[in-house]
Amino acid sequence: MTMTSTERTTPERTTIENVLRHVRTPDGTACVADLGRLDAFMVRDGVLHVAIATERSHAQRLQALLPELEQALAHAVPGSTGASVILTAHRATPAPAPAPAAPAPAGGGHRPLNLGGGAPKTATGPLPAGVGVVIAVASGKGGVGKSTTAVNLAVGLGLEGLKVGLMDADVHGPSLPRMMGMGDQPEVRDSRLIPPHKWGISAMSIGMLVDEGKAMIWRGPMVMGAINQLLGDVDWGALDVLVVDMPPGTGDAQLTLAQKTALAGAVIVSTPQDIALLDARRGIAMFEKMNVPVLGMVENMSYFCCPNCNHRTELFGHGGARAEAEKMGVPFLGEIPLLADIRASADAGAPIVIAAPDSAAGQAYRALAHTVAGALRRLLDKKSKTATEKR
Ligand SMILES: Nc1ncnc2c1ncn2[C@@H]1O[C@H](COP(=O)(O)OP(=O)(O)OP(=O)(O)O)[C@@H](O)[C@H]1O
Repeated sequence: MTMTSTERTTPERTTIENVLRHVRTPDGTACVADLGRLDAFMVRDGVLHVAIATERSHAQRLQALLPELEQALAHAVPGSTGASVILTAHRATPAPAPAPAAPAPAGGGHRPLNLGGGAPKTATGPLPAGVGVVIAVASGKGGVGKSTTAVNLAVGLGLEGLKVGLMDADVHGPSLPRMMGMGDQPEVRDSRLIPPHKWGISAMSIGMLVDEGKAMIWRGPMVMGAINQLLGDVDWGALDVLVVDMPPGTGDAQLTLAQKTALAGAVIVSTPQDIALLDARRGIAMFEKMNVPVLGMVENMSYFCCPNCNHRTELFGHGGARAEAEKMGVPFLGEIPLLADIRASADAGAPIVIAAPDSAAGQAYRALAHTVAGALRRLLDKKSKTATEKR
């Protein structure tokens, strides 16, 4: 696999940029290079993946050129026999930022990560217009049930009476379309994506925009381009809360995303095993270093209840997350059982809070949503009081 970023000039970059200069609009007045800039590229499994950064005003014209561009790029660099191009549209002007905890850096630039102590350590970045607060659902490691929790929590918050959006930032494994049963492409209005509505909430995932397999292999700048697009180009409308399903882990993508989204809080999901808890601890430390309050920890796959005899088995041990939460001084938000119905309903596209609200699992997620809704209402109240005082 070859990969390059914006800064480095390589023979491949020069070749690709030449192709961008040759593919032109039907009226011949502009070429791709006039309308956008090569952001990143990589070759994997014989496919050249290219990200082009553009202004939103040019996105539609560029979109129309993509088939021709992909054809022209197919054999452009050694090892490629096909090409796939995505556009990462940037805002012409920064979005209005309704009072994040600290002002965004001048010029809307990238605030350097500050994790080593010293000066300001606050999650900043523009809050999507109309959104009250943004919270993250995160886990230190993959496969612990973070997305399942994010989906059931978001729909549960909707059932609590809040206006909710759910953004799937798990670019490498976007599972939201499947778990929410959403196959539709989002509507585009005035060059902005309108998130589809289902189960009482608005939801948006990179999985609705590109083939799931393609997103899985993106790295670095392409991932950030996709996330920027989800943050900047989606018209969420008026929301009390936007729940972000974070990518698993505590690497650069997570840090940058946490920093870009002006997070008001984070819910950490873990299974009870020591190894998952160790990663969860890293996740908590990451948010704390950025002054993002940890709303609490959820223990998923906490215990198994036999559907036939009701016998309870603690497959992975039990209570580890509660003990860890106590040790780290963060609230413990609840236990979710390991149940085949949770997976089955997620696979069928109807979260268990909808499919079986009165089941043990449905009740566990409703209790979680109730607790988080309480914390969010307090945050929203505080925010509106501060806004009133400022007037
Ligand atoms: N409590 C549960 N009981 C039974 N199955 C569960 C439970 N929680 C999650 N699962 C199942 O485990 C699998 C992984 O869950 P999920 O995709 O939510 O994890 P994740 O942490 O988001 O994973 P990734 O890091 O890969 O995105 C899915 O098939 C899901 O249906």
